[in-house]
Amino acid sequence: MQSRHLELSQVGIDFPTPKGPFTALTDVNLKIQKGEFISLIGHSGCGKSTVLNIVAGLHQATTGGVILDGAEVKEPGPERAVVFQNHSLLPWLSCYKNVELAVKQTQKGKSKQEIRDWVMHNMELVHMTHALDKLPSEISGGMKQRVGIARALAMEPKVLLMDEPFGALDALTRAHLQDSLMEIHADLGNTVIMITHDVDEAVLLSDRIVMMTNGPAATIGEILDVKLERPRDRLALADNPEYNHYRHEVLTFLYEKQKKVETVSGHKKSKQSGAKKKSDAA
Ligand SMILES: Nc1ncnc2c1ncn2[C@@H]1O[C@H](COP(=O)(O)OP(=O)(O)OP(=O)(O)O)[C@@H](O)[C@H]1O
Repeated sequence: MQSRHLELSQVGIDFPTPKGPFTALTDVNLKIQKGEFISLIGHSGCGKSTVLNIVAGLHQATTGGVILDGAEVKEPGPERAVVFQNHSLLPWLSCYKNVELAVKQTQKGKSKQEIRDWVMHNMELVHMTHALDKLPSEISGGMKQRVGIARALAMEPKVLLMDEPFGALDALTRAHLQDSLMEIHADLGNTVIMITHDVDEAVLLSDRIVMMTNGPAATIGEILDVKLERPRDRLALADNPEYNHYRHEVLTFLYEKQKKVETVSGHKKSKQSGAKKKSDAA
């Protein structure tokens, strides 16, 4: 197994707060191979975004660190593109111009024609060439996410970091985008780290699911290898016992092993998960 592409070693972070330092993460260790698709899952507030932000270079770890292809991550860089839940397109620029700007900023040697071709190629990947001249306000939420993904891909990042990229979308749009993402990942082979609250999404898309313990001082609890063959078809998988086994493993981790613990008046109190179907979302 290659182990030197992306490595998080002993990552921990303390945030300063008025009541003193708050330890959000401790001892997070993870080795990711080139081209792997990793999902991060865990209860709300456990520290998933903090892990992603440390890999993005937006937060500095208090202990340990992140190495990407032999270089320590110290700040944001174009080799680690981030896609957030709510698109962050510039509202005054057309879809085309939003992607073009990222290309111009990150790939300075390209001629005008090369820039145009590259923008078009990435818009084609996400099936958005029909809306090149539209402003973000003129397209749907799913389309905005597609353009956000095109913009991230156009930077040719080594690592694509996605923080609940489909969290704000309806189920059908979400399914379409998951399928697009699987196709793009198969074509390009980028390393992907994606945060999700959706157990089905994690199993469908991932090579490995990294399950985090509850905070404070959250860390990696378990890692599940998802060995389902690719390409994956959501309909065929619905009745696949292996798929349901993986799903069950994640649900067991979240709702049995990591029952949400709340502090009430200073006393820790275990919250029962219940058998609701909504429990499939962490
Ligand atoms: N800048 C900060 N200062 C203080 N505490 C912070 C800061 N950023 C995050 N935290 C705390 O760190 C913990 C982890 O937060 P984080 O946003 O990473 O969780 P998460 O798992 O991504 O949550 P969610 O699933 O709800 O988005 C939380 O308790 C949060 O309140």
